[in-house]
Amino acid sequence: MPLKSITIEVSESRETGFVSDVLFELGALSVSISDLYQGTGAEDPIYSEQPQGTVSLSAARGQSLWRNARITALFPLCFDSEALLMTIGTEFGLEQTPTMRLYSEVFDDKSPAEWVARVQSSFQPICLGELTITFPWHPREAGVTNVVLDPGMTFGSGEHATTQLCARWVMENVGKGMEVLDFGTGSGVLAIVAAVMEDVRAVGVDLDADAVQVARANAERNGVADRVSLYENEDEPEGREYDLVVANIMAGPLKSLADRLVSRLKPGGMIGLSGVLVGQAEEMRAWYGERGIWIENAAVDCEWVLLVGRKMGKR
Ligand SMILES: C[S@@+](CC[C@H](N)C(=O)[O-])C[C@H]1O[C@@H](n2cnc3c(N)ncnc32)[C@H](O)[C@@H]1O
Repeated sequence: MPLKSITIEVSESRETGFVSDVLFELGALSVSISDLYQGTGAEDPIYSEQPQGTVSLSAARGQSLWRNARITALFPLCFDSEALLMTIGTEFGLEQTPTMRLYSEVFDDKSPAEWVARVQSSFQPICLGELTITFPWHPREAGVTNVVLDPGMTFGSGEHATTQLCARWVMENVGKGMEVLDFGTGSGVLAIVAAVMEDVRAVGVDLDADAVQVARANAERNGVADRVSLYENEDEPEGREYDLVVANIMAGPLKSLADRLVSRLKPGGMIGLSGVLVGQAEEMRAWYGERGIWIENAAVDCEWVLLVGRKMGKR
């Protein structure tokens, strides 16, 4: 089917989820979001979404993780670009949003499969020192451990700053025989990074059933399915304690999940909390402090923080 794309660039994180919802409601076949935060201008898609029934225009406000984003939506060629651009402009009150730029491009004879190939080709291997995250369509990198990920529709391609902060922390702190919990596992990336680095067992948990499926496929793809167990939230085994807990979820869920996460940590065990903005770090430190976690370190990448804490008490 011939397609046309509509691209919107925004520079305020609160806008991206809303823009994506509007595009689906207007009939977009797919929406991909690229993080432009690094200021490179390079096309770095983080994930693609497909329409999933009715979405609320207001529900996604404020939920985006990206600050400077390029959002590209594909529409059938027969859609009127002018009308679409006008509707999008009206939905956003574009006059009051000078941070947003709109343009449209027609892909004659481009099929959805070609679009997928185009998006995939823009993913680059992610080098994290001794470990590289690659994608199934890339050749393996020589001389390093390769984690091969197909993120599908989930978050966790490895491109986001928070994923990289967490992945590096996991790599530096995981040791032989450890047990790791990756809460909010998405593509399974952090659980898999743990399981391939050392002889460890990892558990990944996500509220999204699709993410759990994708993460299982990724664990198999990396030959660690026997050491990585994946569960939806309600199926997570209770009563287990871990040496290392990592949760890259965002501040709101991290607060509401705090008691659960802390209860999963062995005394003396370490927790890595990310998806936290610099401005939210102090509140998070206090929140977890009240629950017996001593925040002893923090790593920052752009506006994102990884807080590293230790559960008080002897091992
Ligand atoms: C930002 S992504 C992180 C994915 C991956 N761990 C990474 O670092 O790239 C957050 C993930 O947490 C999941 N999530 C959000 N809230 C959750 C909750 N309350 N319980 C479990 N998973 C949750 C989402 O479905 C999503 O897959």
